[in-house]
Amino acid sequence: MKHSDDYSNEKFKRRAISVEEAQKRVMQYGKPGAAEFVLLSEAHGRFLAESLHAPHPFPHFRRSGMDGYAVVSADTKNCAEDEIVWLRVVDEIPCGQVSDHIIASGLAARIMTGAQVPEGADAVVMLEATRQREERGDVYVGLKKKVEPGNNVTPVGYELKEGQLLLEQGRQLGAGEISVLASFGIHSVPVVRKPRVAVISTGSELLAVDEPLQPGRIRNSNSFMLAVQIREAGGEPYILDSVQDDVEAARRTVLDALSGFDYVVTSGGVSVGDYDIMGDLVRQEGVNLLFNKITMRPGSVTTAAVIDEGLLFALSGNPGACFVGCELLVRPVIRTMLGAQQPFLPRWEVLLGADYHRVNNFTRFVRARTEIRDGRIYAVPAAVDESSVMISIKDSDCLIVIPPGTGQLRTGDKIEIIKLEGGGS
Ligand SMILES: Nc1nc2c(c(=O)[nH]1)N[C@H]1C(S)=C(S)[C@@H](COP(=O)(O)OP(=O)(O)OC[C@H]3O[C@@H](n4cnc5c(N)ncnc54)[C@H](O)[C@@H]3O)O[C@H]1N2
Ligand code: MOO
Ligand SMILES: [Mg+2]
Repeated sequence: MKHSDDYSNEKFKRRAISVEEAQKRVMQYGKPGAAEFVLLSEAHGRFLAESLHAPHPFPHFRRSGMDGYAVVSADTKNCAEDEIVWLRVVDEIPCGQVSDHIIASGLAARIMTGAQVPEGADAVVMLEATRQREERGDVYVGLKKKVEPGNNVTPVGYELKEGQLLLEQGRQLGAGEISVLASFGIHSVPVVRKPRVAVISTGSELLAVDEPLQPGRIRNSNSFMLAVQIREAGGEPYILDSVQDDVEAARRTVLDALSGFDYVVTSGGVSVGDYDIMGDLVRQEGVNLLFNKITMRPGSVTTAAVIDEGLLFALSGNPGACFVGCELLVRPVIRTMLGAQQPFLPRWEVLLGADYHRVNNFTRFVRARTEIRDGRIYAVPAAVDESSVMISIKDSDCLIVIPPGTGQLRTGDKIEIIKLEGGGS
């Protein structure tokens, strides 16, 4: 095989930019997505497309907080252990029913938790604090303790007044938000359409996951890993067939995908090897290369380009670098398109859980696991975290950010982590 190893050519000369600059460049393409309506039962995890306001107060009636008796609190002002006040019980109010009695002085209504407190009553006394007696067909309730106005009565609008902000645009819908929507009868929910993201692995060595091993070949794990990361970010991943290390075949597949999906994410072939076809592809005519080198490890060769107005993320094939590239670059673009209030993963200041010696001239994102020791959060770096290592990704719930030029770090040193969101156990 003949090589023209001119290391001064474009393939080898790459201008490295910072992670922040790379994020800025790709996020320009995270245009807000269109809205669509989904059923409440399908809304979990989606992002709200518009702010919603309370169509009515909540609760919308005065609600009993106890099983007991609705009373006029003033009637109880002289109550004492040896001074039982007896009130005549005029109604029994189960949940969901409204009494047509007005509770005047001297009267009470038996009432259940969650039922509407009848007019005239301004307090509820719990069942356990009362005694009952019957006299000539009438039922009386006896009270020994003074109650204050409002006791065990939840006022109208206690949780939310009519017109108050329920949920703001860009909010991701979890259990609490879904409960709010249900309570206010919002059964068809305006959410942002999920970005559709094509995932394409490149590499002639790749086997499908159901193929038996062959010498020198490996199964394609990146496509499946990326699909999960994209789904966790809020996107809809589509795993397309892997492509061989053939630049024309890759170009056709990528162009086709760019026309049918919001974003295309590839893995592999971005370094300087003879078969690193994605590196070649983004140097072709008509491609607006956003960057092909970032001052970070892993993933220094992470590349992004715009082709026919479509955004291509060409991530490194090394699983560790592929993972980090997706979290740091693909995720915030997906989240921006979803209108998320915070497109970036949270950064925490924590303590280092073990000595760390590796020094680098690029920012290093070290896979790590958080744990609590004596009430403080530590991040313990993975024992093996080379870019080529796949196995420790599953054991990590954060990335320790080590700025360039940092010397030896010791257990207990203050460090910054990026908290990852997904994960298994
Ligand atoms: N001479 C140099 N060699 C390398 C450099 C360099 O600067 N100069 N950079 C190294 C770094 S850093 C990285 S990271 C890798 C980047 O590699 P590529 O993005 O070109 O990826 P590939 O060559 O296609 O594959 C690398 C590695 O990953 C495995 N792989 C690829 N796809 C998958 C997949 N879908 N699932 C699982 N594993 C996958 C592949 O088999 C290779 O082992 O380059 C270094 N070299
Ligand atoms: O791009 Mo490589 O992952 O820096 O090690
Ligand atoms: Mg390569």
